[in-house]
Amino acid sequence: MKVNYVAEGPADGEVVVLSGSIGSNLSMWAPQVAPLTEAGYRVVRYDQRGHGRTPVPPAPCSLAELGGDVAELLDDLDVRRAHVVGLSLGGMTAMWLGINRPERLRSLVLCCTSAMLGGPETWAQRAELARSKGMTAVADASIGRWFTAGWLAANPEAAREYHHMTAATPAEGYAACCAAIGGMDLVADLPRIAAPTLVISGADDPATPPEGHGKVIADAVPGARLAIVEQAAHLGNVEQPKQFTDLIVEHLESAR
Ligand SMILES: O=C(O)CC1=CCC(=O)O1
Repeated sequence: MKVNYVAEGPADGEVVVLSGSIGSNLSMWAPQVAPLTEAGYRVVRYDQRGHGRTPVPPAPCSLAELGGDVAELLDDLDVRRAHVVGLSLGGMTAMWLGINRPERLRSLVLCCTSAMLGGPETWAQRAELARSKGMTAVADASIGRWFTAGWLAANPEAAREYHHMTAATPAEGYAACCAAIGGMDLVADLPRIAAPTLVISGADDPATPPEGHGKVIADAVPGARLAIVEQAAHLGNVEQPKQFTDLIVEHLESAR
């Protein structure tokens, strides 16, 4: 599927693809754009299937389809190899690429993500919530996983914007991506990832806590490093933008 994307930064810079979480759109990466483009990278952020301005797929989708969308985007941009930075569902998409399309990668940064998250029943229930109660109900539940209580209290306007981001996501688009997460189990394939890999976890992330998720990935991917960022819940790149961005830039530079 052709995804909606925005490309910024020097046309001759190494390409960094930013792949987002379920219930988000490409604006979730706003804190990273200026630092990455100023560091000389061509930043390509996109909306996952059924999110933002990317069309809603006709049926539940798979991680292979989400990963295939990135490969197709790289083809369309005439980019052979890119750094891929993904958060949550975006990190799962990035791992799929690392396992199945290694020739397209320069490096991986896997933020607040998991190689196996809950299983089919959990995500079928989430899809059912989206369909039966609507996306405002999904946003009401997600916002407390995305950000710590302290950040929400200190940033009420931004909190409303992120709540709106999820509430405005089409229910069928969200449900389609729930199926991709429910059908995912990448654990056994992690040792096949050869790209230089940085894993970043939020110390306060209730959705993908470092212990059962980021650490599992970093332990299994050859040569991977784990960084745990304090005072960050699930959307750690927003809650602790400087720490996340500094870690990302440092990793991209080390992979040059
Ligand atoms: O449950 C959430 O909202 C957190 C999450 C899990 C996968 C993802 O992309 O976001």
